[in-house]
Amino acid sequence: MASQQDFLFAAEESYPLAMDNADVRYYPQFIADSKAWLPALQQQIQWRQDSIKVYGKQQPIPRLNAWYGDEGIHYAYSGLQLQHHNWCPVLAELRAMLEQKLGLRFNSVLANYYRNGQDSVGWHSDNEKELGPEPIIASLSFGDTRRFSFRSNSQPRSTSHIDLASGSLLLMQGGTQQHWQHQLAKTQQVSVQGRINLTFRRIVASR
Ligand SMILES: O=C(O)CCC(=O)C(=O)O
Ligand SMILES: [Fe+2]
Repeated sequence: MASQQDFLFAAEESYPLAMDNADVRYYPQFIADSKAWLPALQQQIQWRQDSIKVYGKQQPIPRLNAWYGDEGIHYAYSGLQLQHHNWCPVLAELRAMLEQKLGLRFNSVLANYYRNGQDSVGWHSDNEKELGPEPIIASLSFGDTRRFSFRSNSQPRSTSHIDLASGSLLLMQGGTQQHWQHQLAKTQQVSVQGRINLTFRRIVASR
């Protein structure tokens, strides 16, 4: 497993995305040898395919996911009451490294597994009230590069795109969730090993 030195973090190795009323920063090479983490992420995370009700009908969501959080933390996502798991070693290790490098605290993570180009996540904001008024979301990517898009709430034609590479960190904070939505669209590109994304979050209010 990777050690602390595997993090290549340095402030100058990141750059901000130019988006009004948002604070989005991209670190292309946050984790060295990132693909070496894939087997542990695939095996230790308790992946499942959830279903959500769309027009009164249960539909499987087009990706696998799993939610991990500290004791006593509750979280609902898109009306889905997520099943809670205790931290597995690989997620605990990545959280500790992130916290140390960023000087921030996270008490939960939503893990997403995009098995191929047909797996996706539609337009949404991570603006659940449990995350507070200005959520801080640290999003780590492993495996296939996939395109992540933003669109402005006030000007939906104002969009911003970024290809999230393996080993990258996308840090979203400030007004990002309040003023913008994001998605990961389907793609025709051939998937090599799938993509695992971890969105570390801080839940400030527990119901
Ligand atoms: O896969 C990604 O990069 C984003 C996932 C996402 O938006 C979420 O979990 O809320
Ligand atoms: Fe999201």
